[in-house]
Amino acid sequence: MSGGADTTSSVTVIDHPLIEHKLTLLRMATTPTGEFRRLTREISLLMGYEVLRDLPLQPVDIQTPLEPMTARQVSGKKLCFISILRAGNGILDGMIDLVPSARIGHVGVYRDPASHLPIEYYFKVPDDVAERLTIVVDPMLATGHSAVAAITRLKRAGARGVKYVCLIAAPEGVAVLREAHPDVPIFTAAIDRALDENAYIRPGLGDAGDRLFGTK
Ligand SMILES: O=P(O)(O)OC[C@H]1O[C@H](OP(=O)(O)OP(=O)(O)O)[C@H](O)[C@@H]1O
Ligand SMILES: O=c1cc[nH]c(=O)[nH]1
Ligand SMILES: [Mg+2]
Repeated sequence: MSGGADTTSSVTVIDHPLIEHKLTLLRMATTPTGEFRRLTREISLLMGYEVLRDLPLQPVDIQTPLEPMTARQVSGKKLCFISILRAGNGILDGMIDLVPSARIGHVGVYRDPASHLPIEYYFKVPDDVAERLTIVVDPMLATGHSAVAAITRLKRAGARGVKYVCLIAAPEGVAVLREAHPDVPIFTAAIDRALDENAYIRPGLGDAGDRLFGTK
């Protein structure tokens, strides 16, 4: 893929050299928790720049030191970030750095270790989610079932303009998400080789939640 973003389908691999460099550090087994969190936030910020490229602007009358003008600014009221807990919170931090006034929602989903199927345990999103551009964030798209379940639930709550952002995707997860929600563009920093027998992404980075929060 050449520089910038390849948008030939609804899957965009954001392949900027800084993102790839930081992702390499993130993948390393020796990267400690604090550094892992910091890198996740930095990568998210860089990815957000591309993901939010078509964010609507609204006019605002301002005064420069020399004269009045009508400039344009982002309205945080039009945007909603949804974190798929827990690991999504690592990406959320970077996105909030970019748009501090955005509204935030949380969908709690974890993978059952045996079946790998998603179990929902929490759901709280802005009442007016239907009127917002909704950016769903989660570092890992493995089987794709967590993302599909979260987005299905969001649509049931009214969400319409949904985008999905992850750091690493498995080809299997991309296929499952595209099949279930063809209207949802996927943004990722990398598409890895495949899933292993435990439905972990290979080569991947391990368990994103455990590495972000130091729980193992
Ligand atoms: O595509 P899938 O096969 O559904 O797997 C991806 C999910 O697995 C991880 O969450 P996990 O279940 O480990 O929960 P956690 O964030 O609380 O650690 C990850 O953050 C995704 O939500
Ligand atoms: O590789 C994987 C797959 C699911 N969840 C993770 O955190 N990592
Ligand atoms: Mg986990």
